[in-house]
Amino acid sequence: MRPPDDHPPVAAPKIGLLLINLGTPDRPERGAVRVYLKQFLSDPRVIEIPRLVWQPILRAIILNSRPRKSAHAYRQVWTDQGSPLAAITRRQAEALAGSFGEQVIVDHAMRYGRPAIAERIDALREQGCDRILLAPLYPQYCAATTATANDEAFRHLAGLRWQPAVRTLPPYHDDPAYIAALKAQIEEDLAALDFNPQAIVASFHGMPERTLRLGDPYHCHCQKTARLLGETLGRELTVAFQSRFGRARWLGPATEDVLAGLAGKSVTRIAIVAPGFSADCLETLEELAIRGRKTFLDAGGTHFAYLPCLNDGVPGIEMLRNIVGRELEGWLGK
Ligand SMILES: C=CC1=C(C)c2cc3[nH]c(cc4nc(cc5[nH]c(cc1n2)c(C)c5CCC(=O)O)C(CCC(=O)O)=C4C)c(C)c3C=C
Ligand SMILES: [Fe+2]
Ligand SMILES: [Fe+2]
Repeated sequence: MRPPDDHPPVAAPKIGLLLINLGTPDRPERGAVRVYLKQFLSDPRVIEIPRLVWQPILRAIILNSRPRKSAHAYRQVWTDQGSPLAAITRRQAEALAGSFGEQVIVDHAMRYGRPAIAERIDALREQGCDRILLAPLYPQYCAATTATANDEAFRHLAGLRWQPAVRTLPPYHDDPAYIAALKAQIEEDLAALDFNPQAIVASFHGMPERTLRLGDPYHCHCQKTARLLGETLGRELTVAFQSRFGRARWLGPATEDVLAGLAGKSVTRIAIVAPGFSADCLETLEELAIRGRKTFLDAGGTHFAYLPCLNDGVPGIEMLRNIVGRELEGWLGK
């Protein structure tokens, strides 16, 4: 039977790969940072305080003071291509394009700000993707990052008549390909230094400590990454947690305390890495590379090196090809 003449066109089926990262303001200005922070800090996966209690605090206090301070920090790391996180995530998607043949369309989205997850899912659907792999680029699972990215995608899918089949990229904190990529990148960066660090600090984004007791595996994932990375590098890493927010107790030790403490113990030459961030961003370039350096040198350190994230470097892109390729198995060639 012939389809009716007004039947919508049916595109050849494709597979979508959607890289997802956290998101970043459009501009390093107070207004744009306020819009971004309002969306980010209104997410109940990020701030686990009852809405009725949190929203007045957010609107009356946080959004009146933090955007100015954060905009100043963003200005120090902003590039010609925009926010480092946005530029690097875009380049990661560009580097992966074509890696899995013509059948796979690679795109990227941000959980907060732009490009929005819903918009990019629609764009993939319009290009004929009836299968989509959602790939939140967080090696260590955390409800505040991995789960909320997937939630946002599923919320949008809930409104679609014709949903694509969907897979989500599992955490890869202990994946041999990830550990090997970190090792390759770190060894290359260490070899380029003009000093020999006595200690390597592995700094992960912090989380409220209660999330560990509530069953979030994030802390254990970070510890396992650091252990495996230390084993493969042949030297123990000093684990620390950065970016504390608010008054609650956070996972420790805090990176700034570790940096000052090492200098106080006559460790004068250090390197610091941030294995939990798949792309350099405000938290690595400003908090670690600028403020962390100052903390360490002010406390008596003499040599400090911030080693960049995997970003769109060869080891990082090879690793993404590897782990994404594995998740696409059974879909490719269909
Ligand atoms: C309670 C607040 C926050 C939690 C929980 C949190 C978890 C968390 N965040 C990342 C990764 C990133 N966070 C970034 C920025 C950022 N994070 C918070 C707060 C929490 N994060 C704020 C308020 C900000 C904005 C900047 C500021 O005002 O300080 C970024 C960088 C974004 C950028 O634009 O460059 C990343 C990346 C992880 C991995 C995580 C939990 C594991
Ligand atoms: Fe954060
Ligand atoms: Fe743990």
